[in-house]
Amino acid sequence: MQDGNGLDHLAGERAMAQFDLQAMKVYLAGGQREYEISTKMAQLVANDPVFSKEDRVRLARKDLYKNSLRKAGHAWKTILEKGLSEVEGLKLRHFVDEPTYTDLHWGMFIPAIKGQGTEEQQHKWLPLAYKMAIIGCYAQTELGHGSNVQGLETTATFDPTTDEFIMHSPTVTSTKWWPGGLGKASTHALVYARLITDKKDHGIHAFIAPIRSLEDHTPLPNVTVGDIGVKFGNGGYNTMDNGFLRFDHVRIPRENMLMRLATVTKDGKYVRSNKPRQLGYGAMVFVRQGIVIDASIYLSRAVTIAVRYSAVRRQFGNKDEPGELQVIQYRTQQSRLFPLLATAYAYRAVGFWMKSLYADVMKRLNDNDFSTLPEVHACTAGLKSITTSVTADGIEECRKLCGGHGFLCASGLPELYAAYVPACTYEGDNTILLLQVARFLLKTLSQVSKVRPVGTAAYLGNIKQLSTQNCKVSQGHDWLNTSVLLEAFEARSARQAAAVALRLAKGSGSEAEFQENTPELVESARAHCQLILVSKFIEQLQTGTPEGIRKQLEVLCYTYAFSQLIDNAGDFLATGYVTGNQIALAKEELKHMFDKIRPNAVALVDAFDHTDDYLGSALGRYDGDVYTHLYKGAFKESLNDTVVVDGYEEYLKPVLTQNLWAPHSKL
Ligand SMILES: CCCCCCCCCC/C=C\CCCC(=O)SCCNC(=O)CCNC(=O)[C@H](O)C(C)(C)COP(=O)(O)OP(=O)(O)OC[C@H]1O[C@@H](n2cnc3c(N)ncnc32)[C@H](O)[C@@H]1OP(=O)(O)O
Ligand SMILES: Cc1cc2nc3c(=O)[nH]c(=O)nc-3n(C[C@H](O)[C@H](O)[C@H](O)COP(=O)(O)OP(=O)(O)OC[C@H]3O[C@@H](n4cnc5c(N)ncnc54)[C@H](O)[C@@H]3O)c2cc1C
Repeated sequence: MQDGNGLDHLAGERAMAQFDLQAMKVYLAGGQREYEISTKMAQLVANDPVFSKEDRVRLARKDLYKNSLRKAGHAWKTILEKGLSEVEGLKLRHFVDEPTYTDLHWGMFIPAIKGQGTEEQQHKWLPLAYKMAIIGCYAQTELGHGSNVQGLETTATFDPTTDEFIMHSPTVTSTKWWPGGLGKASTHALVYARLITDKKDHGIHAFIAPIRSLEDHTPLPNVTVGDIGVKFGNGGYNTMDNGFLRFDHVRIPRENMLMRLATVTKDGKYVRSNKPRQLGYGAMVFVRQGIVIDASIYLSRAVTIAVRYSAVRRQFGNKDEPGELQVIQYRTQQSRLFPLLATAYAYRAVGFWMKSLYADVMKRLNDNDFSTLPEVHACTAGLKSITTSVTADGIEECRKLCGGHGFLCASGLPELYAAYVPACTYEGDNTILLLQVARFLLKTLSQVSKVRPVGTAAYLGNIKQLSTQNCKVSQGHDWLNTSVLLEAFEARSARQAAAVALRLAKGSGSEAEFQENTPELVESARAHCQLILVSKFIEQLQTGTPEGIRKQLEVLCYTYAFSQLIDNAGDFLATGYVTGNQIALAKEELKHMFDKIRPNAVALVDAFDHTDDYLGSALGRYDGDVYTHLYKGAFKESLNDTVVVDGYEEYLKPVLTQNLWAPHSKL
């Protein structure tokens, strides 16, 4: 989408492209229909002044939040007035590009009711939620516990005499703390609390608790609720009202406990269904799978800015070429930037696969087939962890790749980072999630002689072969073979998992020993996830990629795989599967890939199809007219509202005019 002012400083770059740009745009959007919806919704948002992002980083919190409420309300009105479909509505909110209460309402409150509510409960609550007659949030985390869900302290005690639950926050640490949308917007909270019947604690269950009046939005009696305070960065995640919540013996009807997985009868009997209790974590799995595509989108925004700017920016020169060199010509710039470009493509491909994995497990769950749940949990947890960590670091790297100007909010990168970095923590701390993957790997290995592993763990079935055979690469081009690459990632992951499993098996089985080995367990989980990412990127390429883009995708796929191999060379070498020389050969191949990316780099980021409005970056503008817009932008700075700064009379003038003798001055 070209929406610049007609001048195209990057036209020369675009003329070099060697692939079908339009086909790539459609591929990245996930298909022709998705592409058309995306284009339409992006333009709708860009052309509506209510959605303007201008000045967001300069607004005080109260104004920022009010403006965010205004945008969310306007988005909902637009969806209704234009009769947009659910997919179109989702896209529209995506392009509004501001974390807000509706993310949690649609992304967690509704999915949790769908996953954990009985049909009757769904009929009661979903119509209200769909028309936004109620606004819901997901209130799980407390001041004292986030990762350890079993450690939550809020109680829901059943009172058979009134057929009600009494919701209570017994300690300071039991205060719900962090839920998005809770602070100021929500009328209802999906509260995770310990279910107690007849003095017996049945563990954590989900309850729908009304928290604010539907008449005047005031907190209901005995409910204490508010916003937890300003968060990291300007703008960023501060548009969200992450909240606190305390109950003082608040009564809710028995039917407000979500009862698909367990019921409490009128006379107070607790009855568990035969479904696994982990289905209670379903809303988290849903969001974790979606986070992979989201990571690709965030990373692609940072990479678009850094690639376009690197093609515009010139520094130094050399005696072989006239003028100064574009910084994108420097190998060091390429070696930091192009792997991130390839990563954004990899995450897109893997994100598409995650969607199909999720759809498959949902279908199975409906048929009461829970067999793939552990693998899906490991996959969603692990890929959420890796992709968010890499993306957060990648955005920061792109900021550095833009030199000094990257540090200006006008680059769009500081705000992008501030909005994204909490993804490493929310929906599961990234280390905690990798430890879940490690537990899955240990369990799979312990059963490998009896149960053949399937899906993403299938390679562990070949553990013997993978542990004995070594890499056969003897020349650089031997690496240009996806089977060779896959085997390297499989062998490294299998060997790392087997090594730590063996060490644990030789020990006493104590918790202390397990703790001692957690760094290695996390490394082995990371290796497993990197294998999934590489293998699924390859698999996606091999299934019906259009001719006009296949070659470029192959180059990106090799770039991604080689950079992963080289960045983790220590692990590959330590397992003994590859030699130092083989790593050196991969490094040379990676440089060849950079040469292939270079003429296509700008077109490859154009293919993400981010509008200037969505990017919000003077450095990443489509037309490359960076300097004019940086300069113009400075005049919007509030300090420049007056030529002589406010404060001059009180604070600057006295300094300049007192003419006091400075005793320490040597002048
Ligand atoms: C299109 C989609 C949109 C997406 C777009 C993104 C936009 C998102 C916008 C929203 C933005 C922010 C939202 C943020 C919301 C939140 O943060 S909500 C709170 C999230 N909190 C967490 O993630 C807490 C992390 N902790 C846990 O998940 C668990 O407590 C933990 C797994 C660490 C441990 O659980 P325990 O119950 O204590 O379990 P264990 O005893 O360790 O394990 C028991 C077995 O259960 C298996 N397990 C665990 N989790 C799951 C699961 N989710 N599914 C299936 N199975 C699970 C575990 O592996 C054990 O199995 P085993 O017995 O070993 O076989
Ligand atoms: C922006 C944002 C939005 C959020 N939105 C919501 C929401 O809508 N609803 C909601 O319920 N929650 C929400 N949360 C809370 C979030 O889900 C939790 O903060 C997250 O799950 C991490 O838990 P914690 O804060 O308890 O971290 P902790 O577990 O206290 O982590 C602190 C450190 O300890 C380490 N650690 C902890 N346990 C172990 C262990 N066993 N082994 C090794 N290391 C360990 C962690 O790796 C981490 O380094 C949000 C959080 C943020 C930042």
